[in-house]
Amino acid sequence: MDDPEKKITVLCLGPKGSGKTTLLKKLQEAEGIDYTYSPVPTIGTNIYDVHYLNKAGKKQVLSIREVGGEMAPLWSNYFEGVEKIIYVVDTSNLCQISAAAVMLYTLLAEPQLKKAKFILVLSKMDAAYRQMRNEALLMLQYARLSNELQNKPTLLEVSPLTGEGLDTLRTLLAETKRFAPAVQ
Ligand SMILES: Nc1nc2c(ncn2[C@@H]2O[C@H](COP(=O)(O)OP(=O)(O)OP(=O)(O)O)[C@@H](O)[C@H]2O)c(=O)[nH]1
Ligand SMILES: [Mg+2]
Repeated sequence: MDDPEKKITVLCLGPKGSGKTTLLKKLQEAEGIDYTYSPVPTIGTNIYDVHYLNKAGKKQVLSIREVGGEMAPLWSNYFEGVEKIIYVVDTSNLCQISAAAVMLYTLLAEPQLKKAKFILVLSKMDAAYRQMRNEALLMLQYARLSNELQNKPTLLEVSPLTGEGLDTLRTLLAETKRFAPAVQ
């Protein structure tokens, strides 16, 4: 459930249908994410609690807020105190990528997010889409972003369906400074 009082420092953003809910559910280790899984578009926001072990081997929980692509005009309402942005782009949807790029540039230029770390996730990296990777990066002008930005996004290729990239994403998220209290 979405609790407005809860301090969430990680946001998951990206265009409609780019795969945010599927990715976060898989990170949450929900059962039943397979090729038959078909989530509904997120209306508003959802919070996902992701568990992991910290360096001392203690169980920690990190809350991540997904704001649906449909809500893009309202994303800025959630920027306060945010330390990390997981920005999800659907590699299989080249038609959507230019729009996704413009939304990403707007976020990167946002003063409230100056100190935020960006993780640029190329989603749906299942075999059929993998060949689009380079075109996707070209359309996102990733090389230019990497050269010109101080807070350049960390690039990550994931597929919730095959599990690719999930451990790396978990590690990147575990580096977040402000954690929710440890759970037993
Ligand atoms: N092949 C494949 N399809 C995926 C993958 N991840 C998500 N999908 C499909 O993409 C569609 C949209 O996924 P969602 O996770 O709902 O996308 P979203 O980014 O949460 O969308 P909004 O909530 O509308 O912003 C669904 O039909 C998913 O099954 C993936 O890794 N591989
Ligand atoms: Mg969603």
